[in-house]
Amino acid sequence: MPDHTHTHGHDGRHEYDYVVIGGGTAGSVIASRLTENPDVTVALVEGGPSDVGREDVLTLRRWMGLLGGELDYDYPTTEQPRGNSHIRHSRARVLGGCSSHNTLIAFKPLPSDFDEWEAAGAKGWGAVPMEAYFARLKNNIVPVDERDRNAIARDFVDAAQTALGVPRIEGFNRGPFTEGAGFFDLAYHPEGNKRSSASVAYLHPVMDERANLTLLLETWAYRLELDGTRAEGVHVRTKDGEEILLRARREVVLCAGAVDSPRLLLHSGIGPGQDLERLGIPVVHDLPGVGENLLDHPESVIVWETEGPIPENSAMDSDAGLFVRRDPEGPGPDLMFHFYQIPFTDNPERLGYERPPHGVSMTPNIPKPRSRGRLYLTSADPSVKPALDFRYFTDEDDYDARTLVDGIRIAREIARTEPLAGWLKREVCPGPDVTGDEELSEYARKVAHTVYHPAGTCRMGSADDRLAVVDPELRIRGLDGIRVADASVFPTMTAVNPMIGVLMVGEKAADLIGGEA
Ligand SMILES: Cc1cc2nc3c(=O)[nH]c(=O)nc-3n(C[C@H](O)[C@H](O)[C@H](O)COP(=O)(O)OP(=O)(O)OC[C@H]3O[C@@H](n4cnc5c(N)ncnc54)[C@H](O)[C@@H]3O)c2cc1C
Repeated sequence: MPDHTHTHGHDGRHEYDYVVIGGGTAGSVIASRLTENPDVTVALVEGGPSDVGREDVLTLRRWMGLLGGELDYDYPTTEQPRGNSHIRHSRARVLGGCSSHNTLIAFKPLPSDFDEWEAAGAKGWGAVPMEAYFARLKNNIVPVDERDRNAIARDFVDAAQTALGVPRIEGFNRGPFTEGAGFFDLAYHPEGNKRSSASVAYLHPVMDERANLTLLLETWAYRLELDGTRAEGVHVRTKDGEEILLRARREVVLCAGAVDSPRLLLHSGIGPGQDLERLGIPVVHDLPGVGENLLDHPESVIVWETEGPIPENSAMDSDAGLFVRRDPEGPGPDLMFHFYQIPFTDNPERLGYERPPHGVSMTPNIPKPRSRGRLYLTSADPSVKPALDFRYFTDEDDYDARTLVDGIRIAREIARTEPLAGWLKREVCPGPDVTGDEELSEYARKVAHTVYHPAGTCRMGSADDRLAVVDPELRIRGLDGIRVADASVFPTMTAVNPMIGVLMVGEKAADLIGGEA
């Protein structure tokens, strides 16, 4: 691979047309698309190393081995009085970002998700215009391959269908759905179980060839450079500790994800003025919404011991799932389950439960959670991790907690139904004696985990929305020459897993930027 890391402008300055901060899920798409035009130069700043040749990253089924390791920023949450304070938010530090260590479950957001964005002020982001961006995606999105379909996961799908009367879905992206059970679509190459991440699909084919694309790996962006209201570039620290200013002739595109995009803005003096002043950070632009609207998909877990070991084959150990619509008037599903072919007891163990030698789990989650959290700084030192207060289970009507209680009850119905029932020896946690609403809620919240979907912290919205951070063209309100494009711009949470939505944000951002240029 040629060394891309020391390309300077012809006058010796580090100057490019575009500086993209974060070579993750959205950033990979944008850098790749912008450099299709050979006259455009792009610097892509990525905090982590390349994923090229790294089997630990590129092999999908090894995803769990990456959690908490050297490629994980591993963000803690603040104390969660109503939930689980021990959750660690994994965020990838490697080219491709979270698409290089996630499970690559691939759902086009539902029409109701995009229409909700449009209604929330994201003009032009409705389901109909967004369709074109799904069609453009370069990732290999395919249903879980036959060889990876584990017998117990097949039986889960059958049992869910029988117990609940929901349809079986073969190809969740073929059309909109409100309920159904089936194997997921994944962004992977079944042959060899290889990822089709944002970096594999968008950067690997071009990164050695495009002279106009400069990759700065293991390079950390710590402060934006502004001249008045115009973003001029970004200050970065390279792997060797060198501090340089990368200048953007046209635009800075911030793609550091739902945690690190607001974090960088706050450290650059862009955010709620009073908070910044309190920390001694000079306020450059008072923008109260930065870090607000922290969204996630919380989930709980119910675990069974199986009669014996289950077959080995799988794409990534959570290949099938279920969507339920409890509210028949609702626009889409309001309860989702992943089915794990492993006993996922990490959180229950803290309450004294034991991990069975072999088992399975169902993880009910809340597609449209109502609790809203907040990300904020606790120090002016850019190396201190920001505080993530998800305020899990704090919504007024207790909708979020009730959803998980419903989830546990529905999971038990499925477990009682053949052909799944015959596999299961006993319910390990919460255990068959835990049946009342209060007890179930307490259990569900204390073992709650995250589906790892933080979003919304630089939300897109209309001009009269005080807490909107970017406009529908993704430009930071009140500034020039800078956009945000990643999961942080989601106005609301998608009912489905968000990665494809993030890739589509990347495609649309490239379109908006290219169109303007
Ligand atoms: C374990 C796990 C499993 C998941 N499973 C799924 C799934 O199956 N399906 C699904 O739809 N979604 C899944 N998700 C969520 C999905 O992966 C994310 O929502 C999505 O990838 C986020 O994309 P992004 O572009 O916003 O951020 P990221 O992909 O996180 O990209 C941000 C990039 O910016 C870099 N960066 C950050 N700050 C700086 C800085 N200051 N300087 C330089 N570089 C910086 C990071 O290194 C990273 O590469 C999962 C997430 C995790 C963590």
